[in-house]
Amino acid sequence: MEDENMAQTRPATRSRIPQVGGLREMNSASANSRSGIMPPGTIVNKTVSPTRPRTFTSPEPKKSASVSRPGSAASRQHTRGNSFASSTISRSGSTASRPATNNFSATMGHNSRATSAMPRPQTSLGTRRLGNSIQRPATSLDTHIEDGAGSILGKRKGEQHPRSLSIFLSGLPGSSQNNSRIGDAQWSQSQGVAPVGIGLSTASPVQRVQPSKVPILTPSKPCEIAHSPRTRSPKRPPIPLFLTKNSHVTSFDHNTDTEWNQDNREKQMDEMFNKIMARVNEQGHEATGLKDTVEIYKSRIAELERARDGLGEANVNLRVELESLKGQLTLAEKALADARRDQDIAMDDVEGRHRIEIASINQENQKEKERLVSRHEDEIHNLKRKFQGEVEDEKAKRVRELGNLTTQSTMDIQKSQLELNNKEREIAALKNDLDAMKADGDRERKTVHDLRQNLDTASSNSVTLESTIRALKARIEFLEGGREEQSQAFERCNQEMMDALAETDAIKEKLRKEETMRRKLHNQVQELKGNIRVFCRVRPSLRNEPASSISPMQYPDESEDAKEINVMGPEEKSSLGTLSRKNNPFSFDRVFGPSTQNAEVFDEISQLVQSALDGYNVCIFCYGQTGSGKTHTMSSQDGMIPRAVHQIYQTAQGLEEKGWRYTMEGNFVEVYNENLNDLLGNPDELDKKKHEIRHDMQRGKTSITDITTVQLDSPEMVESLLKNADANRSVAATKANERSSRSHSVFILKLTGQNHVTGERSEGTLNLVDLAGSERLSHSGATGDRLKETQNINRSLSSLGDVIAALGQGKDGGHIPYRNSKLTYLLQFSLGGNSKTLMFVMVSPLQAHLSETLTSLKFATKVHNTHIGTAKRQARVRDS
Ligand SMILES: Nc1ncnc2c1ncn2[C@@H]1O[C@H](COP(=O)(O)OP(=O)(O)OP(=O)(O)O)[C@@H](O)[C@H]1O
Repeated sequence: MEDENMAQTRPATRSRIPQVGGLREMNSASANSRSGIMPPGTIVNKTVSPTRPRTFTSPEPKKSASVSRPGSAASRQHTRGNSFASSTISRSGSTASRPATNNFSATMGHNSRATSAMPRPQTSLGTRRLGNSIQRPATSLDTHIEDGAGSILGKRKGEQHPRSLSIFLSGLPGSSQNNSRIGDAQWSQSQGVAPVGIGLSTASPVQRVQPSKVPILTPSKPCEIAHSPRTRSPKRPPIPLFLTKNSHVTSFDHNTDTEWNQDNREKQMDEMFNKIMARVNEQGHEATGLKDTVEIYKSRIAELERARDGLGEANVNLRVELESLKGQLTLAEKALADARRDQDIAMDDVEGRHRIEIASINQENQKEKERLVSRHEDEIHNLKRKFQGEVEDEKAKRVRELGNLTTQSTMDIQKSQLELNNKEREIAALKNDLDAMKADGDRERKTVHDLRQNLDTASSNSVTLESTIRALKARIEFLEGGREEQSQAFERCNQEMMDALAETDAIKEKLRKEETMRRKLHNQVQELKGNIRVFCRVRPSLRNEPASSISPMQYPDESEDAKEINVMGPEEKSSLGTLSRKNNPFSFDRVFGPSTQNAEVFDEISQLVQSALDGYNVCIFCYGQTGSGKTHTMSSQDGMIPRAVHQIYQTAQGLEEKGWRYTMEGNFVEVYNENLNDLLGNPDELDKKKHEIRHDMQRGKTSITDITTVQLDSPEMVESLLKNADANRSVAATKANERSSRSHSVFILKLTGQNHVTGERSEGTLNLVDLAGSERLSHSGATGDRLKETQNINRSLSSLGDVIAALGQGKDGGHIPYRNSKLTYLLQFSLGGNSKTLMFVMVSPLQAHLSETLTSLKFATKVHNTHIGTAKRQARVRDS
């Protein structure tokens, strides 16, 4: 900021400088001085002199010529250009080439130096200051003496001049060097050159110490003025030769050698003395001139000082003005800042007001909105309440009307029904009457016809007619009496019929009660028989099985309870030679011999099927080795499954008159390799589709995901269902028999009954399971799929045994390992306390199977010895 002000004020300052007449004149004088020729009369003329006093009045003597310049008044302006030294040097360099003004201007630059008038006085003054210091008059002679001709000549400076000794020896004015210098002054005076040129040409002590820098530090034109007369040295008197110790004098002659001639030497000394005196006089004159010059310079200095003071005052004024302007500027800036601040504050106020207004508007809007919303909500609420009331009223009205209508219609229906019944009865009675009347009429018509014939006959026989008429009259009287009797008989029959109906209803009610009692008693009987029962069935030998291959079996109580079997081992010869067989007696709930048919077997299990209808979970499974007759017993055409379904249908139909309606749903699944397959589904999905078993623990129900459920509406459907399952199994295995031997099939029949009279409901499940062959399969020889099948079969059968054993322990809340196999998990709710279980242990009569037969019978005995807790019926009594 200050620099800018300074830059702005500088031209003004400079503009004042040229107004000073002295400075303007000084420029021209400097310019002229560079030409080496001072105009005549310049010493007395003030136009020349102003350049020097400035140097003499410099308040800051400088160490060197180049540095001393900033001490001058004029140079202070240039110090701001930061190139003063360089400008000085460049000007020094330009001294010889003369176009100093242009070079200097170029060096300083246009801005730093507006006009070329200013630097010239500075340069001249600066240069002169070096050479014309205040001591200058006193040292001028010494300088000449010390420097001798060498320093003045420049080129010979520093040389070991042969004449230097004479200078030291002389040490007096009037030496040749002094003479030459005096000669220069005289020449200058004669040429009208100002003495200042002489003064300026004298080298300063510094120049003498560093002679090599003299041409650079003192390049001013005045020096050239001083030297220029030297170039015209022919006018200068010759320098006398002196005898020195270095003079080579080879011979000595008083007559010829003038140096040793005393007279000559005195003469010469006189001449020299005279010359010196002349020079002294001249110097005195010169000193007088110099004093005048000094006076002139002093006056000039005073003038310049005044000018400087004026400039200083102007500068001060300008500074004051500048300061005031700065103050004004500061004030203006401050005012501007205040104005901006005020404006900002005003803007903030306006914005704040706007914000407040917007906020208040928003609040008002919000309040208005809330008010409108609440009003609308109230209106809606009122409308809702109003409409709701109207709707409720309308609803109640309609309900009342509907109730009335319903009551009316019910009454009308009942009335109509009664009327209809009465009418029907009347019609029936009338029909009967009509039929009787018709019969009577027919008879009467026939009688009349006969009578007419008789009358015709009697008319011919008039005697007999009267008697006939009397007979007829008697007959008519008799018939009229029979009609009344008939009417009375009809009424009696009707009464009897009504009595019979009432009796029938009473009997039906009694039957229902008896049915409920029967169920209860039936269940008690089943419980007494045990919730898990074991039946043993021995299949007959087949045609292709020779008698020798049959293992003998005995049935000791076949004619009584039929619970025992004695499996006899192979013939063994004792040490005495007697043949004997080992007895393996087993006892079960029932033993069926080889001659037993499926119908007889079913008679025994039909009670369990009835239990399923009564709402119990029933599980009947066949256990035994391959070929022992499991499938024959369970799934053959007259096997347990079709028979059970037939019985259920028959029983369900019989129960209908007792108020029961049953629905039956069937699933048929296969557990193969611990995977569930849907035997009623798509056969291509066997072993591929995954089915999950889900248990409803609260209801004790089991379901399977993505399973095909068939509604069994007729007993005939079971046959096709079994065929489909068998066909699907055939697709899944190259040999269906092999597949059935290595998988468990489970037929699940869900029975749901509803008694619309008593409101009872029952949900029972009948599971008919055909297990895989129980023969002990060796793991050693099996590989691949066969090994996997073997492992899974063994695991599942073993799990079944474990579950039954765990159930037999009867611990409440004890762990039952249902999850150990898919089969036991699937049958979780059909094995245990809430179910009735029947196990068929199937026995092959073949001796070859004896070992497996004994194993199966031992396993069955374990199961038989297991007691499972009381079953619970899945029935509900009507709530209302
Ligand atoms: N009580 C029986 N009366 C007549 N034949 C029977 C009897 N029991 C089984 N059979 C016959 O014995 C053969 C084998 O019976 P079945 O296929 O039922 O045995 P399985 O134990 O089911 O064999 P797998 O475990 O291989 O299925 C069949 O031909 C079957 O007809």
